Amino acid sequence: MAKLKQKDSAYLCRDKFATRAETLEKLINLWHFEKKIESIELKLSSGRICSEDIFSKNTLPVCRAAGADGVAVRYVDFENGIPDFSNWREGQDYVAADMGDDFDDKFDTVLWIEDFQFSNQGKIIAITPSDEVFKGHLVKQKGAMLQKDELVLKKGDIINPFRLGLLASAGIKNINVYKKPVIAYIPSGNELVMAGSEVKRGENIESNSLMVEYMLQQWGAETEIFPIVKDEKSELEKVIDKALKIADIILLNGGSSMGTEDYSSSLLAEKSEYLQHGVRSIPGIPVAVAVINGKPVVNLPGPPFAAWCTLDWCVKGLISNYYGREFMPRPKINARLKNSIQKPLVHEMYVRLKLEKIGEEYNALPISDKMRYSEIAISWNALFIAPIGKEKWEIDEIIEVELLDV
Ligand SMILES: Nc1nc2c(c(=O)[nH]1)N[C@H]1C(S)=C(S)[C@@H](COP(=O)(O)OP(=O)(O)OC[C@H]3O[C@@H](n4cnc5c(N)ncnc54)[C@H](O)[C@@H]3O)O[C@H]1N2
Ligand code: MOO
Repeated sequence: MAKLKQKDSAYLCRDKFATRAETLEKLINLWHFEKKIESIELKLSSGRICSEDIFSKNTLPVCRAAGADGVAVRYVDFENGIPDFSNWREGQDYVAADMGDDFDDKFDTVLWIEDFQFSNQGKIIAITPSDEVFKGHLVKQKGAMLQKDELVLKKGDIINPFRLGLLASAGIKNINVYKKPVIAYIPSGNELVMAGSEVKRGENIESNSLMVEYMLQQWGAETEIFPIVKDEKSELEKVIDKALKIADIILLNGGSSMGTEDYSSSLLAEKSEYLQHGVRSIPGIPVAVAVINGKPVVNLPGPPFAAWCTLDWCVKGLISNYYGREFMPRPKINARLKNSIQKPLVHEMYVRLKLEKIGEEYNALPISDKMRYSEIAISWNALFIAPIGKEKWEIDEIIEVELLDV
C-alpha cells in the first residue's frame, strides 16, 4: 500500500495554472522536431500530406473528345442551318461519339444524341438542335482536364479521395509525403488490467488506449501503444526513456493528480527541461505537459473524458503544428440549452451535450457526469466549450455548440 505523505507538487499552486492556448504555445515553442519525408505508393496515400508540389505527367484528354453522348458531325454542314441529310451515311457524314470518346478527325462538332431521330433501319429522319450549333460544340479540347507539367497539388495539401483520383489521372504512381509523427502512449496504474481480461476487486479495465489510438490515427499520427506500467517511479522512468527513443511525442496516461500513487508528474519534474502542471480547463485540470530532450511529453489525466479533452486540444494541436496545417474546425450551430450549466469563473469547461432537433430548433441537454457510462456514450453527440469569464448559463439560453462526428 502506498504511504500518505505531504505532496510537493506544482499542481498545488492553482494560481499558476495556464490556459489551453498558453500551454500549447509553450510546448510548441520548445519542441524540436524534424519532419521526415517518405515515398509511398499512391494507393496507400489517402489522408497523407504532400511534402512537395506535384505536377501532372499526363495530358487529358490525350486528344479532343466528345463532351457528351452524341453524334460527331462536320460544322460546315450546319453553317447554313440544318443540312439535307437524306443521303448521309454513318462513318462518312456522321459518327456516334459517346462522352469522353475520341472520334475521326474529319468531324469537329458534336450534337446531343437527343437531337436526332433515327428510323428502325438506323437512318437519320430528323435533326432538331436544342441549342445553337457552333464549331467545336460539345467537344472537349485536348488537355481540357489536365496538362502535362501542370501543378496539381501543392506542398502541404492533404490527399483526400477526390485528389487520389486526380493524382492517378495525372500519372502519379509513387508520392512523397511527410512521415507521420510517431506518438507513444503509455497507460499507467496499479489497478489497470488489459481489456479482455477478467476484472477483479480493486482492478479497472485499461480502456483508454483504444480510444487514444483511434483518435491519433484519425489525426494522422502513427501510434506505439505500450503495455500497462505499474505506478512505480523506476518502472515509469524506464518506459519513458524507451518511448523517447522511438517517438516524437510521448503520452503518459494516469497518475497526473494528487493520489498517493501519482508519480508521473514528479518524475516529469525531475526529467524535463520544462514542465507545466495544471490547466484552466475542465475536465483534464491536472494535465502535466513537459519537454524532455526537445520532445513533448504529455501526462494525460486518467479518467476517459479528461483524457479525451486533453487529446482534443493539446495532442491534436501538436499534430497540427507538426504538419503545419490547421484541422477543419468542428461545425457549429446555435442551440437552446435545456439545463443550466455552472462552472468556476477562471476555468473553461468542456460540456458534453445531447443535441436534438425539435421542429426548426435544436435543443442541447448537458450530459451529467453522474450518468452511467453507456448512457453518456450513447447520447453524447455535441460539445459546448464554456469559456473563461462566465460562471452560469441559464435554461433556454442560446449557446453555440460544436457538432461531433458520431
Ligand atoms: N485530491 C484530489 N483528487 C483529485 C484531483 C485533485 O485535484 N485533488 N483531481 C481530480 C481530477 S480533476 C482528475 S482529472 C483526476 C486525474 O487522475 P489521474 O490522472 O491521477 O489518474 P489516476 O488516478 O491514475 O486514475 C483516475 C481514474 O482513471 C482511470 N484510468 C486511468 N488510466 C486509465 C486507462 N488507461 N484506461 C481506463 N481508465 C483509466 C483509473 O482507473 C481511475 O479510475 O484526479 C482527480 N483526483
Ligand atoms: O479535470 Mo478532472 O478531468 O475534472 O475530472
